[in-house]
Amino acid sequence: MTFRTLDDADLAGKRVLLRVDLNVPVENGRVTDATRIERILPTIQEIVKAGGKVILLAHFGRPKGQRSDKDSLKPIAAALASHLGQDVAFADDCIGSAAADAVARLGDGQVLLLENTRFHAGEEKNDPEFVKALAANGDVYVNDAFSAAHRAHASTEGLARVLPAYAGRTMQAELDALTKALEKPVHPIVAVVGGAKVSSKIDLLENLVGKVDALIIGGGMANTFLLAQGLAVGKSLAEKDLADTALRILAAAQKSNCAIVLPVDAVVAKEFAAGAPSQTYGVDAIPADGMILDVGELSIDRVRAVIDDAATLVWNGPFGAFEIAPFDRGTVAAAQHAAARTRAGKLMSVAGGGDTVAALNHAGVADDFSYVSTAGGAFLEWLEGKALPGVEALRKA
Ligand SMILES: Nc1ncnc2c1ncn2[C@@H]1O[C@H](COP(=O)(O)OP(=O)(O)OP(=O)(O)O)[C@@H](O)[C@H]1O
Ligand SMILES: O=C(O)[C@H](O)COP(=O)(O)O
Repeated sequence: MTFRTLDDADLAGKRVLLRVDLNVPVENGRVTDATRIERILPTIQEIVKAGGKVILLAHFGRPKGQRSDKDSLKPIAAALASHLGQDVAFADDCIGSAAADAVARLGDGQVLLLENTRFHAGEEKNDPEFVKALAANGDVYVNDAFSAAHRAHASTEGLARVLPAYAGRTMQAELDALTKALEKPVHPIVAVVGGAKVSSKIDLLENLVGKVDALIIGGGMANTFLLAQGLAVGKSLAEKDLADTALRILAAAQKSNCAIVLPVDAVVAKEFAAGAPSQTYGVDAIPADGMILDVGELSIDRVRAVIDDAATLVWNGPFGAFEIAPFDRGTVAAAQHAAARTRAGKLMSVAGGGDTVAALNHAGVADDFSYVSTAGGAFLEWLEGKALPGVEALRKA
């Protein structure tokens, strides 16, 4: 590990500014998915046990420097306390006297959550004055928010430049899994890239074809590739104007000896609706009034075979409109196959992305993958080969 971790930190009696990602889904004041909360518990508990004072910094939503009740972290403090089994104090500002007073009241081994860092414009600007104001409440800085590490903000990057800085355990686990998967992978390495649109994942596809042995393209984005190859895709989601981009990616893949796996058959319906009548067609025979909503059985078999040959799998994006049955079949079948290979010790599998994690949960196999990242944008940027500012700031000199 080339990053400073908690193993290198002296925590006893220290005020530890711990950056976490509490940007969790909330409906009617209740947290509906606590995965991100659960992931940060080990780091909090380790600092508590070491006798540090835990001062949590986090953002919530995108309030753009404006204070609002809607984006307050206050309800999250209660949710965190119940998962932690320990009181979590709350201060209604992350800088100034409200924060300083709450920190002064904090005993060793106690936990405090400071209000949304994005209530201050200085957060997203990584303003040195704001960094200084945050740093005033800490002796050391720990970053456990990999999923926010693609942002060069005061609490994700700036603080690491002014305080002794360490990766928390979740950050460490993410870096470890992603390094194994893409930087020092065991070949053959296979990537699955699915989801809605090529336009949101061009950089990702371009980076992957240079690194992986096979790239399986699924979801709506496969349609654009089919279209680029001269096939008709009816009313399917596809980006005509990206045909040249798709062809460029195919050419780059050929040059790098990366096999591109596209669907050979597809499940087609006339409307995007649960239970819509559907039929499977070869990709050279998609009806003009039809919409491709999933991959067909032959394609699923090919995907299984490619996964069988892999030692490493990285996955972002579903194979079809998995939220509506029966168009979840391809995604569920591929996920279950990858999970079974992983359980058998034959595959190292890493998945990430908001919808991807939802799809793996839907398939009932999220716990069977070697690692499931809670990151959306940060996971994609890592796969794109971009340096993440929050991670770079933690590297050992
Ligand atoms: N053939 C298709 N036609 C239309 N939509 C599709 C098709 N295949 C997949 N999708 C949609 O793509 C969406 C997921 O794509 P997205 O690229 O957002 O995935 P992700 O990267 O895992 O998620 P996130 O962007 O939240 O991190 C799903 O809502 C799914 O319904
Ligand atoms: O939810 C996320 O992916 C992270 O918390 C980052 O949030 P952001 O996209 O608003 O920076």
